[in-house]
Amino acid sequence: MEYPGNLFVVAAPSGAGKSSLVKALLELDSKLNVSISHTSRAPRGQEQHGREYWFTTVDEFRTMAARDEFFEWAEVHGNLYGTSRAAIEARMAHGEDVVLEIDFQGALQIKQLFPYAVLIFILPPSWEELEQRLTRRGDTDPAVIAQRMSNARLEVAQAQNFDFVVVNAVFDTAVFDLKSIVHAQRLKYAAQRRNRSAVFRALELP
Ligand SMILES: Nc1nc2c(ncn2[C@@H]2O[C@H](COP(=O)(O)OP(=O)(O)O)[C@@H](O)[C@H]2O)c(=O)[nH]1
Ligand SMILES: Nc1ncnc2c1ncn2[C@@H]1O[C@H](COP(=O)(O)OP(=O)(O)O)[C@@H](O)[C@H]1O
Repeated sequence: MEYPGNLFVVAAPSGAGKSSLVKALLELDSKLNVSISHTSRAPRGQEQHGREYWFTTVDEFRTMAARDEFFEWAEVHGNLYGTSRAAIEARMAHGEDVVLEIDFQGALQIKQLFPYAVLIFILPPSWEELEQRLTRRGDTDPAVIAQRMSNARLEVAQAQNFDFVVVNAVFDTAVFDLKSIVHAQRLKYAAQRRNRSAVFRALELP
């Protein structure tokens, strides 16, 4: 499948800083749109239906999956998560740039469907720092942290299947790295289409 516009997929082990980085990237780049996923997990804290996620029951999720309403879906940490066609298809058809913040299983499914998608994997600077970030964020139940740390080892092994790896040590440096990848991809896309005005738009030149 091919649409005009760029598709970026960001994955990371839980606690590496993916949500914070994507949020910062979106604030810097008004041309990027983030996809809102569906999930069967319960809302946490201040989360709102339609803002962080579309919250569904397991049955609703499975019905959508059976109707082929997802581009990809996966089970992560015991819950179901998916990118619905409705969430991104219209935007992609209009040539907008879309970011998916999903797990590695979903990222690999997206690469199969859209080979031009740019897959970015966020790494924490160390295992110790990952554990500290998970603890600081308030996932205080040691069993939950232990489960996420053991999943993290499996997830990090998938980094080799991604196009880029960004290490989130100093936050602003990692945001800059992400911004550079987005910028470079826009230039590459414009150059491939031999479209001078698209190159200028990507460079933000008059
Ligand atoms: N495959 C897939 N994974 C998703 C989707 N949405 C979120 N995820 C992933 O599900 C995992 C759990 O997300 P979440 O419940 O928000 O917990 P957090 O990672 O601790 O913030 C993360 O790895 C997300 O990237 C989706 O639509 N598809
Ligand atoms: N570069 C960084 N240095 C220190 N703390 C960070 C950094 N990036 C993110 N954090 C913190 O780590 C925690 C996990 O970040 P979050 O964005 O929720 O991760 P994820 O979405 O990958 O699960 C949050 O408390 C966040 O403020």
